Amino acid sequence: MFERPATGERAVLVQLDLGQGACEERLSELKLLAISAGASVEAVVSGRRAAPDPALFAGKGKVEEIAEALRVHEGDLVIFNHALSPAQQRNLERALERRVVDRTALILDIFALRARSHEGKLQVELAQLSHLATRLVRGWTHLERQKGGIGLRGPGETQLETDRRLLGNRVKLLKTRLAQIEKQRKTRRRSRSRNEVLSVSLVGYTNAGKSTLFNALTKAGSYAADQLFATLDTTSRRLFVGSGNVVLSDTVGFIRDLPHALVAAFKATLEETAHADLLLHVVDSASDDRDAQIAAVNEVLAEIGAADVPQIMIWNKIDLTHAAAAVERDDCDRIRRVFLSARTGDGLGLIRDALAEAAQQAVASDPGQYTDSDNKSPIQQ
Ligand SMILES: Nc1nc2c(ncn2[C@@H]2O[C@H](COP(=O)(O)OP(=O)(O)OP(=O)(O)O)[C@@H](O)[C@H]2O)c(=O)[nH]1
Ligand SMILES: [Mg+2]
Repeated sequence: MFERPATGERAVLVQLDLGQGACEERLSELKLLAISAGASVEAVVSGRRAAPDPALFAGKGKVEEIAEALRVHEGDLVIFNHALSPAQQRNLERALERRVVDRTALILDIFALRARSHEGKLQVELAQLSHLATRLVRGWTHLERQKGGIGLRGPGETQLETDRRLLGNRVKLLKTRLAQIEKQRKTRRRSRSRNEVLSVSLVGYTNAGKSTLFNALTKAGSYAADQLFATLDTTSRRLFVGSGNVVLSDTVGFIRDLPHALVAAFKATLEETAHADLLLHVVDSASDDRDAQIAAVNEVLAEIGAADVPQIMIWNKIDLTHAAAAVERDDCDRIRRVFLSARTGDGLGLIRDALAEAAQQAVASDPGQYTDSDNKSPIQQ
């Protein structure tokens, strides 16, 4: 349904500075996204504009520059680091005579490549169809009008109506299946006893090192890689810390401007995060984009109703910044931040201690809470 760049497709990347700043970081993120989707990055076209052009997003001169880059580098497709309207995408494809992929489609594509579990695949398909639905409605109406000549008029359904109906049916089916899975999950959740178990979710920007930390702590083989969205499906493991007992979950990474269709489709997975007792917010402390990434993660957390779940910041990758492994506490002596390196293992003892302390405090503050098995996160596979 969605075209997926085959490995090695030659891509020309386009990013315009619309006054959001952090250009370099956005550009290196775009490159990593393109590579994660399997494209080979041949050229980058950047520029500056006060506002997007309604018809082509970029200005005429810039579009010519893109065309020239396509010619020189024998590019197959153009990837925009922006959300394009259906009309802009169509106009650009016409002008450039190449496929044009926008940021939303690119992220959806990577998710489609990575989805492994049955639920993950259904969620990605739902997100892609929702994205496509907007393109069907607005994208095809003018074609339909053009098409309506002799022999094309009649009582039958137009192609657009048929496509919309098929799409609607599929979306309905996907939603029903996902709802069934969610119901089974809730039943599993109820049937499991979780006495004195603290549920802890690793959250953070994509590529921050969540899976590496998860593996270091649990010795589980969660897929960690220098790719964006390496992890899509939540994995959980039980972890014994001190006298406490913790269920640690590795989750999908966040990114700025996460497509809404994806947030909606992954709602059930993301809501698991909102159910956690404690979030370990993993940060790539060596990234120049660190502060913007933290803000983007907090934004998504707010969107899924997890803004009030207690957080410990994990300042990861200290091997690159040469900071010392350490624990930082606030005025009430609560742990706010742990400096560590998931890769070298420096500071891992500190996070284990922090988890033990959190498990201890949780039990001490509400001894009855953890015998109620209804409201806690499940252990998923
Ligand atoms: N230098 C250094 N690299 C690290 C550290 N932790 C993780 N990495 C690297 O960072 C990259 C991303 O790591 P992952 O653990 O896959 O990151 P993630 O947050 O799970 O990423 P997604 O699942 O894509 O959201 C990998 O290349 C890791 O080897 C660290 O402490 N130091
Ligand atoms: Mg991961």
